[in-house]
Amino acid sequence: MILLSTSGLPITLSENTYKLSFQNHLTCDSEGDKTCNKMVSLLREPDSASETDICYRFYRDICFEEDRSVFQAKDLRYDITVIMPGTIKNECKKTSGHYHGYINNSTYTYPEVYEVLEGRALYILQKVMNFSQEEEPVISDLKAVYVEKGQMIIIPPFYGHCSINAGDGPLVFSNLAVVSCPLYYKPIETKHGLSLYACREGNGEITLIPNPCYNHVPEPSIVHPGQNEKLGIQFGHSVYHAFTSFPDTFDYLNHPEDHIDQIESLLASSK
Ligand SMILES: O=P(O)(O)OC[C@H]1O[C@](O)(CO)[C@@H](O)[C@@H]1O
Repeated sequence: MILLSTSGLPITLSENTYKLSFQNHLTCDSEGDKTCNKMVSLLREPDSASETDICYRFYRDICFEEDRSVFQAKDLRYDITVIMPGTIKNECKKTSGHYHGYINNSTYTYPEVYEVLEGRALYILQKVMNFSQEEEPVISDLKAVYVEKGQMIIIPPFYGHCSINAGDGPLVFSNLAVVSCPLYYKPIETKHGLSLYACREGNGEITLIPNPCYNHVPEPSIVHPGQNEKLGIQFGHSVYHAFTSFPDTFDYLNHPEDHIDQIESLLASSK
């Protein structure tokens, strides 16, 4: 058993099954999984997906009973996702990917916080302002963000995103997300995934391959995320505890308008 100490919570990961267990009255409201065959419409080589191989498991609405009212008051939820090690054919296992919908009475869509608890993540982020229209998506920015254990990122408004296991073992990450945020999957399914596929070469290196279903894929910037204490983004500090101790810090998840520059600048540091 591996204790997910980065989370600051009593959660262990089985080294055999990669399932999570919750201790000390920490509760998880629901859990589920997605097998590789359910990913067919999102893969570079769809014919290679198995019905029994799990691609990822998700655990939703994790909290201590005494913290539930804080999450409810802010309409936020803390979830954990475990992406299995390995590839489907040679594509790294990943989540489906989606866009977030518009915030009521706002010209922005919802952001979200991700925190890597174990392993190494690669997040593909593509900015598409016309995601909700049935027309060719126009990608105005493309980022490949490598996030290590203990680090976190904010998905800025308008960025379609998927999470990829870029490490050798399982990838475990948490998200702090707005419960009532609408999710758009269709525009990504129609294009057979986001605009970049992460594939393993024979030497183990990851190569980013453009998805030919998009008309124009901009050159991606390779990004290593930055920190901002005012946004509750401090590497090595648990997001769960940051939120439950200072819930107002994360008000930008429902009202990002005044924080866009700060949010975007966290993803500006390329190497
Ligand atoms: O919804 P997708 O794209 O399959 O991604 C899965 C993960 O994304 C989240 O919805 C967070 O955005 C997690 O709760 C979930 O496990």
